[in-house]
Amino acid sequence: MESSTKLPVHVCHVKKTEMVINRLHIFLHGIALLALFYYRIITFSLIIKTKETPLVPYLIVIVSEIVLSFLWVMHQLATQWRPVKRTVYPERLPEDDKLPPIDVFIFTAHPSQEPSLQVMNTVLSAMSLDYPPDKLSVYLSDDGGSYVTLYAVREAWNFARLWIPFCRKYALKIRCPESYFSADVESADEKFTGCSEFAADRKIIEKNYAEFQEALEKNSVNANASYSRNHPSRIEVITDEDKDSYPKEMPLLVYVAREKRPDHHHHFKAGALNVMLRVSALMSNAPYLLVLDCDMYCHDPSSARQAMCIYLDSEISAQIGWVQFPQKFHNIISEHDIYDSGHNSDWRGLQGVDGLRGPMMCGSNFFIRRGAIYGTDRIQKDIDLKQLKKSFGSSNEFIRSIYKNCKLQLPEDRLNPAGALQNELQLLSSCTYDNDTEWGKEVGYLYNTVSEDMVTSLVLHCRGWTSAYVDPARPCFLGVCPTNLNDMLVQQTRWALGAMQIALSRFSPLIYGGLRMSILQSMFYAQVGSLYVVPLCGLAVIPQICLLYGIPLYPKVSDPFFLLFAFIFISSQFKHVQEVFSYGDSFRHAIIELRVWMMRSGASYVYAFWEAMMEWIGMHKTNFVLTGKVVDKERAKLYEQGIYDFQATPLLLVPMCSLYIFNLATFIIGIPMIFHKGDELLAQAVLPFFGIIVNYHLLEGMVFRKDSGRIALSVSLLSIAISSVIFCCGSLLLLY
Ligand SMILES: O=c1ccn([C@@H]2O[C@H](COP(=O)(O)OP(=O)(O)O[C@H]3O[C@H](CO)[C@@H](O)[C@H](O)[C@H]3O)[C@@H](O)[C@H]2O)c(=O)[nH]1
Ligand SMILES: [Mn+2]
Repeated sequence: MESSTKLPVHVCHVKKTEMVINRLHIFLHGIALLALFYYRIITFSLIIKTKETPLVPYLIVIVSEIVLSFLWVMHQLATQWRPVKRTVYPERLPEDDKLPPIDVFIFTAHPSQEPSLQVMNTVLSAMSLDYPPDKLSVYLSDDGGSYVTLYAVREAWNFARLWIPFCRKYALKIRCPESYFSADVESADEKFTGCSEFAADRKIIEKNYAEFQEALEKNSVNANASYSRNHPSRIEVITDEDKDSYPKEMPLLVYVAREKRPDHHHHFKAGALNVMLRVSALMSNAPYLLVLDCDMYCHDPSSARQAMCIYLDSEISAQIGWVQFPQKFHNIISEHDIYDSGHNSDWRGLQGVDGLRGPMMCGSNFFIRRGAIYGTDRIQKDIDLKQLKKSFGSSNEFIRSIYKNCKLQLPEDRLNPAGALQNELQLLSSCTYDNDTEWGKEVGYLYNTVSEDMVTSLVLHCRGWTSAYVDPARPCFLGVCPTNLNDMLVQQTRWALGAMQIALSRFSPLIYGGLRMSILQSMFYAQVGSLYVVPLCGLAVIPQICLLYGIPLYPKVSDPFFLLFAFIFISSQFKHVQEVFSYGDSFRHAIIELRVWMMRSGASYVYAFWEAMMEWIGMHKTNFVLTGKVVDKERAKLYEQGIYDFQATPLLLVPMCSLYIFNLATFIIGIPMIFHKGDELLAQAVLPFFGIIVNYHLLEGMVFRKDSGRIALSVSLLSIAISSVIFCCGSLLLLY
C-alpha cells in the first residue's frame, strides 16, 4: 500500500516524434506561405500597373489564400504544437470511501426522434458504472416532457434492480444491456464460459431484458404525440412502491422535465443543463458531474475512476475544470466510414490541444467540476445575499447548496419530494428562473449559441481552468453518429453555425480569448469552419472561370514560384496523410476526410455562414435540429456497402452538385486552352481536376448510379442551371 500510494495515478507524455515533425512542418510551410504572399504583393502591384489581368478575380484569390492560411495557422498551432498522451492508473486510486460523489446528467429531447430504448440503455449503463452506488446519482433530463419517457425510466429502474447486481456480481465489462446481449458472448464474459450459475443468471436477465424491451416498444407507439412544448416541470425520484427506503446497491435515479412554455426561449441543451445543475444541487449536490447525451452509453464502467485519476492527481488537481473522453461510435464501420462521422480529425486535434491548456468540452462524455461551472471561485468572500441572488437567482436553498461546499447533506424527503423541497425544485426548474440573473451569461452553461459546449469551454479556459483529454484503448463511451449524408450535413451545419455565432459574439475567440488565455489556446477556438466558404469561391470558382478565358492567376510552370505553389499544395496533403496515419487510420480514410471536408464546405458551411449572418443582422432565429438517431434499414444497407446515400434534402445537395458540375464543365471545356497555354494555366487546371477526382462519387451519384440512393434527376438539372448562373456571374467579375 505504502509503495502504491507513491506511484502516480496519472502520467502525461509528450509525443516527441510527432511534435518534431509537426513543428518542422509548421516552420517550412509557414515560410512557404510568407513567400506566397510576397509573390502575391509583387504581382498584384504589377497588375495594377499593367492592367493585364482583371483585378477583382485576382483579389478574390488573394483573399481566399489569406483566409485559408489563417485557418491553417489556427489549426496547426493549436492542435499540432504539443501533442500529448495521458495514461491513468485507476487501480492506484484511494479506497472507495475516499472517492468523491458524482452526478450523471443524461439529456433527451424528443421521444420519437430519440427512441426510449436507446435512452434507457444509456441510463442503465450510467447506473451500473463501477463506482460506489451511494456516491452516484443519475438524472435524466427530458425536454420533451413525455409520459413515454417517464414510463420508460420507471421500467428501466425495475430492470436495473436485476441488472446492476448482475453486472457487479460478475464484474461485467459491458454494462449497456443492449450491447451486452448483442455482443458475442465469448468476448463479453469469456471468464464464465462453462459456469452454470452464471448461465442461469444470464438467462433470467436476458428474459427480463426482452420483456423490458417489449414493454418500451408497446409504450412507444404514441411517442410522437407524447412530446410536449407546453408543460409544467416534473421532478420525480424513481423508486418502487416503498418510498421510504432506497435499495443500497442502486444509485439514485431522478427524472427531470423542466417547465416549457411556447412563448419562452428554452436555450436548447444549455437551458436543460442549467436546470439539471440546480435541481441536482438540492438532491445530491455532487462536486463532480458526468454529462452524457442520450445516444452515448458508458461502455467501459471504469470511466469515472479514470476521470478521478486526473482530479485526484495532486500536481494538477487544483486547476482541472473538466476531463473529456472522446466520442466513439458503435454504429460506424471503421473500414469505410464514408461520412467521416467518427470525426477522427477532431479527436486528433484534441490530443494536440491537450498539450496546451486542454481540450474543449465536446457536449458529451466529460466529467466537470461543479464549482467551475458555477464560477464559485470568483465569488468575493464578503459578497451579500442580494448580489448572490442577482447571479444565481432567487432560491435561498440553491445558494445554500453552493456554500455546503458540495457536502452531501441530503434532504430527508428527497426520495419523495414534497412540501418545501418540491416547491423549491419547481422554482429552480421553471422557465422563468433564469430571468434577470447571470444564468447563461456568466453562470452555468452559456446561451445564445447552438454550440453551448464550445462557448462554455472557451469562457472557463479564460477563467484559468485547464482540462484534460483521456483516450484509453478501450473506449469509455460509445454512441450513435450520422451514417447518411443528410444527417451528417445537418449536424455539421449546426456545429459550424455554433462556431460562427461565437465568433460574432462578445466571446469572439481571438479577441476575448486572446486577451485572457494563451494565444495558442485561443487559436483552437478560432477555427471557424464556415469561413471555408471564402476559399471555396477562390479555389473552386474563380480560377476555373479564368481558365476558360485563358487568364492566368498562378505562376507559369517555368517560373520558380510555381515550385512554391506546388510545395504548399503537396506539403499540406502529405501532412494530412501523416496525421491520419499517426492516428492509425488508412490512406483511404485520408481521402474520405478530404472529400467530406469538401462536401461540408459546399453545403453545411455555406448555410451556416448564411444563417449566422442573417441572425447577426437580426433577420433569423436559429433552432437546434436534432441529429437523426432512428436507423432506416434500407439506408443502413447502403452504408454497410460503403455506398453514398444521396437521399438528402435538395437544399444541401444542390450547392455541392452545382460546384461539381461547374468544375467538371470548366475542366472539359478548358482542355483546348490547357493545351494552348499549358505553361501559364497548369496550376488552374490542377484545381478542378483535383476536385473532380476527389469527389468522383458525386459524378457517380448523378450519372452512373441507378439505385434509390442516387442523386435525383431534378437535383442534377437544377445544379446544371445554377452552375450556369455561377459561370455568368463569375464572368461578369472579369470585367473589373
Ligand atoms: O433542446 C434540446 C436539444 C438537444 N438536447 C440533447 O442534446 C443532445 C445532443 O443532441 P444530438 O441531436 O444528439 O446532437 P449531436 O450533433 O449528436 O450532438 C453534438 O453536438 C451538440 C452541440 O451542437 C452537443 O451538445 C452534443 O453533446 C454533441 O454530441 C441529445 O442528447 C439531445 O437530447 C436537449 O436536451 N435539448
Ligand atoms: Mn448525438
